[in-house]
Amino acid sequence: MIKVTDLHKKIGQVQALNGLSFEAHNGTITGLLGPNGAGKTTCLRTLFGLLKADSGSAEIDSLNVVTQSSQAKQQLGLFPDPFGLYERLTPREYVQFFAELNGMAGKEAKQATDEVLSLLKMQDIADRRCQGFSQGQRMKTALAQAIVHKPTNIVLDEPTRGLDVMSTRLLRDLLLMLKQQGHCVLFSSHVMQEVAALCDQVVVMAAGRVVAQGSPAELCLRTGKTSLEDAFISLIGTDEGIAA
Ligand SMILES: Nc1ncnc2c1ncn2[C@@H]1O[C@H](COP(=O)(O)OP(=O)(O)OP(=O)(O)O)[C@@H](O)[C@H]1O
Repeated sequence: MIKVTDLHKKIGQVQALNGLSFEAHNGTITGLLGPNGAGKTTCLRTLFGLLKADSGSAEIDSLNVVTQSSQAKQQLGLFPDPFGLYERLTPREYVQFFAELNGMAGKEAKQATDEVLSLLKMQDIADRRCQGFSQGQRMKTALAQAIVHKPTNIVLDEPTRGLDVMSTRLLRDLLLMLKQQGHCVLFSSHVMQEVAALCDQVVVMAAGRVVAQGSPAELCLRTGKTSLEDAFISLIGTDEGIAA
């Protein structure tokens, strides 16, 4: 479970987070939805421990990301940019390296790597170098890296950016599988279709704070709209920075 409480963060002259509070639960896919500049990435960077909030708190499985940073990180999987993989490694080498970085010893890391390669049905590509991989193969390798240490929580910042339709569909299926397994999945997006298709809960953000939270159906009901896109525009009062 991920919980952020009254987060404030000023970057330069910009109040990027301005009292942000929400929870994302296990067995649920939660979407952080907001226009450009709403503060989504700033929120996720704070969760990763890359940014320190000016005030407020962020917790991963009740572990404070600042004061219990290493334990919190054990329970957090970060989905990296699939286009930024180190091309000379094979997925097996890549994933095992990250398992070890996350504190697993040699044998344990090897076993965890075997398990995740099998879970994501990657045996056919496990021992090929990443160079020349298709988008789907890169995406699976990136996801394997994020979940090899079996974190409860998986966080993705605009995960489908740059992916083609097939890879996007594949990622969607994999995130649904992680949800079925009881993980807490949190991702940021401004792509309505993606959020509507995947999310149980949507946290609508604007100007660094939560404007509304609920299931896509609840948000439509609350605003009297028939689509999430119309509900979103009604909630934030502008259609700037959204993608249909
Ligand atoms: N390093 C930085 N320097 C200056 N301003 C920043 C920096 N990082 C973030 N900001 C500002 O903080 C605000 C929130 O940015 P953030 O990247 O969190 O938004 P976002 O919701 O992820 O937007 P997008 O959908 O465009 O990625 C924006 O006004 C942004 O310009």
